[in-house]
Amino acid sequence: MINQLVKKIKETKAPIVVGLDPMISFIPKHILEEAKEVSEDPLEQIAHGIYEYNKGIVDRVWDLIPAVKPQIAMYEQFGVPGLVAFKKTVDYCKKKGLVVIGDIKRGDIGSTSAAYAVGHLGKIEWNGKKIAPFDEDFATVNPYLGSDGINPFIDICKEEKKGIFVLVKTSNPSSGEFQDQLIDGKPLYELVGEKVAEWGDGAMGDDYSYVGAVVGATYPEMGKVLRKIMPKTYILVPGYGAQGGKGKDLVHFFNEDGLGAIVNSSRGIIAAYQQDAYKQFGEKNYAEASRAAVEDMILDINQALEGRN
Ligand SMILES: O=C(O)c1cc(=O)[nH]c(=O)n1[C@@H]1O[C@H](COP(=O)(O)O)[C@@H](O)[C@H]1O
Repeated sequence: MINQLVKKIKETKAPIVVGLDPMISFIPKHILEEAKEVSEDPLEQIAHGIYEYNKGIVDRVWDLIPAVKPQIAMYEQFGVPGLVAFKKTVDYCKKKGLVVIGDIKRGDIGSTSAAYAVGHLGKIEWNGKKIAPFDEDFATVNPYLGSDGINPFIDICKEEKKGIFVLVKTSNPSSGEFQDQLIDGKPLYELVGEKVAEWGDGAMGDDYSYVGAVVGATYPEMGKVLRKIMPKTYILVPGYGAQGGKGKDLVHFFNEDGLGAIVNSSRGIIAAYQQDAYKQFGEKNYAEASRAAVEDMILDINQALEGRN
């Protein structure tokens, strides 16, 4: 799947991911009104609204982008109907030819990690049939439990040709509390980066590894260091837009050939119509506003990459 992701990034010339992190306050009123007709159950209504809202955006941006990243918490909070909307979103995006990064941030003791890996990236066997339960292409993984929490994911990635992005340096304000702690003079995020490179050596695609890393756009200097520590690792870079990251901050996350990183924006794209820059589209045309925001983001990042040469 890493090979497919790289191919799609080259085809679209868009090293970006649209984060599908729906919130009720983002869903236009006309969609929520329609959703009231489908069921008596409030959770079913919300889940229906989420899926229709996502579908509207995906229909207007799929041709511009290589990948999407649905964040499971935004669906899970609405219970089982929410998870159904997550799965329907995954399937719809795959049908549109998009690479799907399941932002699930899992990681546990080995046997439990294996169950997460099977559920999201692998297949179960039942009555002689193999069934892929959630079937994302990539998953985000938390490395706090060490190698035995990660290895079951890597095993499934090799079997299924899928991938993971391991949290290395996260974008949030408190990420330094643990991740920047020095151990024998080295920050923890560098040690995790070294480990990600080592895990990846055993699971290589053509040019990049099945084992990617997450490094926040909000820490560009650390991104520069980590790029060097993990040369064969694709870096997922969240924190663009709503968290303050801009194209010019991100050039060092990329390799010289313009590959090696993929930048996520969620709220900045899917709720573009609520922002001053795109308000003129209006609520009904929310998906057009998202398309304009995607075009602007691609331009911003590509101009920054061209500018560094
Ligand atoms: O793994 C992630 O995607 C992630 C890691 C990180 O360090 N920071 C981070 O913001 N994220 C996710 O990236 C998305 C960012 O959303 P926006 O700030 O709306 O663009 C959310 O889904 C976060 O859960």
